[in-house]
Amino acid sequence: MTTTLTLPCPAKINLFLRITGRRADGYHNLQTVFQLLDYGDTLTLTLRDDGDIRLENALPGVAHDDNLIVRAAKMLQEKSGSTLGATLQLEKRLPMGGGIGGGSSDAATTLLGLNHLWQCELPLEQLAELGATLGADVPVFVQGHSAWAEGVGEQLQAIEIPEQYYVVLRPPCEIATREIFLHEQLTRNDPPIKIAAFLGGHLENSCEKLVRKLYPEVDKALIWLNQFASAKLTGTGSCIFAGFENKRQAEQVFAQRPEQYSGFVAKGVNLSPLHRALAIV
Ligand SMILES: C[C@@](CO)(OP(=O)(O)O)[C@H](O)COP(=O)(O)OP(=O)(O)OC[C@H]1O[C@@H](n2ccc(N)nc2=O)[C@H](O)[C@@H]1O
Ligand SMILES: Nc1ncnc2c1ncn2[C@@H]1O[C@H](COP(=O)(O)OP(=O)(O)O)[C@@H](O)[C@H]1O
Repeated sequence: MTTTLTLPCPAKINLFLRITGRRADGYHNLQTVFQLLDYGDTLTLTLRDDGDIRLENALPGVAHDDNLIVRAAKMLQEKSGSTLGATLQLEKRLPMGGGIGGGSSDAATTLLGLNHLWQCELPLEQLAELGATLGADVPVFVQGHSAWAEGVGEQLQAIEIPEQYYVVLRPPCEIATREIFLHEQLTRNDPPIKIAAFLGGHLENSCEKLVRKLYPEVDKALIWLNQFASAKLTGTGSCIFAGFENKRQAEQVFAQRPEQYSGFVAKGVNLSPLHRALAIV
């Protein structure tokens, strides 16, 4: 019986983001394409038979019980009725509040990893539904495929995207998703498009104009990266990205970045590294 698993928690970028309306509960309807990346956090999950859920490394500013990893584990325990517990160790690489889905991906890896360790055998669809209550980005990480998404991001259609290398830069600021969605100047009436428009053309992120205005650091970083390739904001920011045909080109651009930008180079992948590791295809 497996008692320990070490699994990836990949990042995502939004290749574009349109906001097509606002629901009665205040959430926004979106159209986006989630591109999964081969770079992210790493989570080690070890079985405990005393039922405790213990995350060993705290994240700055996040209380133990508020961490999405702990919340996901407790939720699965409750839904599955399992009496088992887990010790969790997180190696955090993804910047927080960057629009690259780190917290959501950590939660998805927790759900899939514990589903396996505890032998709950819940199907991916049910784990995605559970995950959606933790964060709008959790379902795509549970389903494990780059996808066209609608609704609040839970209506997913797996798609194949030509694999490119991305430079992802993190300007020196953190942006709360909530702040952008609550802002009165956010564009909320993008006409809905069909998937063919994405496959055939160049689409924008509807949060970008507002984020550039509110966060001049993001504006500056976009101007810098745009010298090399078309650069965009991911999610509600603060990270930005640009795609390149090969790894060498991406690494050359990344190496020239001004020192105030952290970030990474990653390959866009259609199948999640998590699903590859668990051999769920
Ligand atoms: C818009 C995206 C695109 O990937 O942005 P990023 O967070 O990745 O930047 C995500 O769907 C975000 O997902 P996530 O970060 O999990 O958001 P949540 O925690 O569910 O929501 C945070 C807050 O943002 C607002 N919110 C979020 C998603 C949405 N479709 N409409 C909203 O209005 C709500 O006010 C909510 O309270
Ligand atoms: N495991 C986790 N990793 C990152 N953030 C977490 C985690 N658990 C809770 N959070 C909270 O969720 C917020 C959003 O985190 P994150 O997913 O990194 O950003 P984004 O939604 O912009 O991609 C963080 O600022 C933090 O307060």
